[in-house]
Amino acid sequence: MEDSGCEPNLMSLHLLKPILVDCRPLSRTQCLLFHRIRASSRKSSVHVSSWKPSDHLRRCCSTDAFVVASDDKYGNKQVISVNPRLYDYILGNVREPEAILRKLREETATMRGSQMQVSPDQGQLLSMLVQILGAKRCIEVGVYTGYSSLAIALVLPESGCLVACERDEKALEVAARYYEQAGVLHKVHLKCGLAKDTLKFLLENGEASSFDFAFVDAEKKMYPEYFELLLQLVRVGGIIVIDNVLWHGKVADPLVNDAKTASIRNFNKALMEDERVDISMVPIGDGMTICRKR
Ligand SMILES: C[S@@+](CC[C@H](N)C(=O)[O-])C[C@H]1O[C@@H](n2cnc3c(N)ncnc32)[C@H](O)[C@@H]1O
Repeated sequence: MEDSGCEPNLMSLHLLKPILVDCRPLSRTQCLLFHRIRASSRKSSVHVSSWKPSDHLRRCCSTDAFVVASDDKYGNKQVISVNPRLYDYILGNVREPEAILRKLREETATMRGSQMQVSPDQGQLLSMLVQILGAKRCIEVGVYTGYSSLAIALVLPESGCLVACERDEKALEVAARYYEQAGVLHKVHLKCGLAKDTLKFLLENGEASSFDFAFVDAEKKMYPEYFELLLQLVRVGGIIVIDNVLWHGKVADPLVNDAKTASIRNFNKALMEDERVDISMVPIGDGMTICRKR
């Protein structure tokens, strides 16, 4: 068997699969094994583009979907988790219609922090939401090199605008180059600086309730503040999408209590109880919650 960082984890998960599919309570030893596998799989994060399973693994994991729940508690609905092979399939079914998006994704992949950009399936969902809403005025908090903002700008009408908030000047230079190449620079209002200041400025400028759509993908501890400001900026019926709400799965792990995980967990709980919005948490990428202002 080839020595690949991810194989032992997948192999071990495969061994645990019959136990988990049955949804029988795990013994203490099985629980410990499960937590150990999860912890080590976090360390050896699997990058789909570079993931090459050996023939042995192909045979072992020939069932793509890993059923994590199918008992009464879930209405006997079979719920699956995504493994690299299935994710490959999902990506194979993503339309990334504009060659420019792929080009930006590939250039960014060579840069520091490239894991921060949204995945193509997330980009497609954002574009879809903007189109369904018929959005004309959008805000993005956390642009980086511009993948998600480009996906949004490309589907905005010619008269539409996207206020793009980012504090990293160098990353914004890359984004601006791609907006220009894609012919959407005129739609994007670049705001280099702290996002909170930009959002406050928009409110002071009388732009409350004037935006249709917002996407939040920046400093996690600031999520509650971004959300409060955006809720004032977005109109009734408008949408705010929040990224990284599953935080690599850590939010659901009682053994993880670091500050970032705790803040996202608290934010998710607050959203759950927030009657000003309808919500839908979607397990795509690192998890996105779609909020619709009531
Ligand atoms: C996860 S990345 C955004 C990825 C982007 N949505 C994409 O698809 O490529 C987060 C970005 O937020 C920026 N950021 C973090 N805190 C910020 C703040 N307080 N104000 C403005 N930008 C911030 C970081 O510089 C970083 O580029």
